[in-house]
Amino acid sequence: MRTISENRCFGGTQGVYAHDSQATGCEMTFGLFLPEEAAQGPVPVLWFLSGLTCTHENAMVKAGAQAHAALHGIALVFPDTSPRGEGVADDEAFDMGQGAGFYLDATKEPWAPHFRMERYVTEELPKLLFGEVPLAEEQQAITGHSMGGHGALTLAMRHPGRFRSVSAFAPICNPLESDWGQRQFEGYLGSVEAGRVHDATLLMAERGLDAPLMIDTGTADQFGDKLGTAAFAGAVAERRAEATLRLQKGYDHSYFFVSTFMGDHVDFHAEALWA
Ligand SMILES: N[C@@H](CCC(=O)N[C@@H](CS)C(=O)NCC(=O)O)C(=O)O
Repeated sequence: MRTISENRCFGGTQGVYAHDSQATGCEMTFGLFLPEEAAQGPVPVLWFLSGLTCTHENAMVKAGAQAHAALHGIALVFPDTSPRGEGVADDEAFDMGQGAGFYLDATKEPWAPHFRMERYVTEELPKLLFGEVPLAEEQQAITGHSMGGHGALTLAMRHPGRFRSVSAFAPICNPLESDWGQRQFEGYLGSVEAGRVHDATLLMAERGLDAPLMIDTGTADQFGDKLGTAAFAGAVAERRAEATLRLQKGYDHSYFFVSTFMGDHVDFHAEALWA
């Protein structure tokens, strides 16, 4: 793990680090905020998965999460959204290829050699961090924005018992029925059908989620027709699952929306992480 930068931030440290990843076969960069309590021993951790076009940096500098995490003594991890580099496959569209890993392990060429973001986020990066950084493995929570909200919801349901709480900002909830999903499942996995096991609405209907859940989506979200919010809400209601689903009047898809409700989300996770 190589240090790219470290800045003092709300009494703790906001770092950026890089490492060689076996999962993705390239160098990966991530952001890590450690609150000052980490100097005394392991602290709980909230994973933040970002959306289309993002690197590790967007949420780190625009979501305003550090102030809230510092108040609760919680660490934040900001992984990148895909493998990157000259030797890594890409697509001209912003919603496919680099910057658009969709938190799954691709099985089809040309994506399969590098696009293994589920393995990276759920196996390799946790192993690295829990081995080298004072983070409490038993106190993990996950959140994310848009494609990262899809990641938070699906990874939590695909890895039951790992996260004590789950939240999302404007998540892609039903990619099987969306432009943000169909083309990607076809490309990365070979068919839209193969994406069934990565669709939050279907996972909620078939498996459910074993943790408290909170979702915020804006009523003025410019990508609202791609998110599948209603389908997911239906699956939650059908299952009678524990969830807080909020539609925030007038908010769009941007980080102005994310940062507005970040405090609520970190408070929500802190309650579960410190229970
Ligand atoms: N570039 C795309 C939009 C992509 C987009 O809105 N990405 C969101 C996540 S889905 C984001 O977080 N963008 C980076 C940022 O706002 O910093 C477009 O113009 O249609």
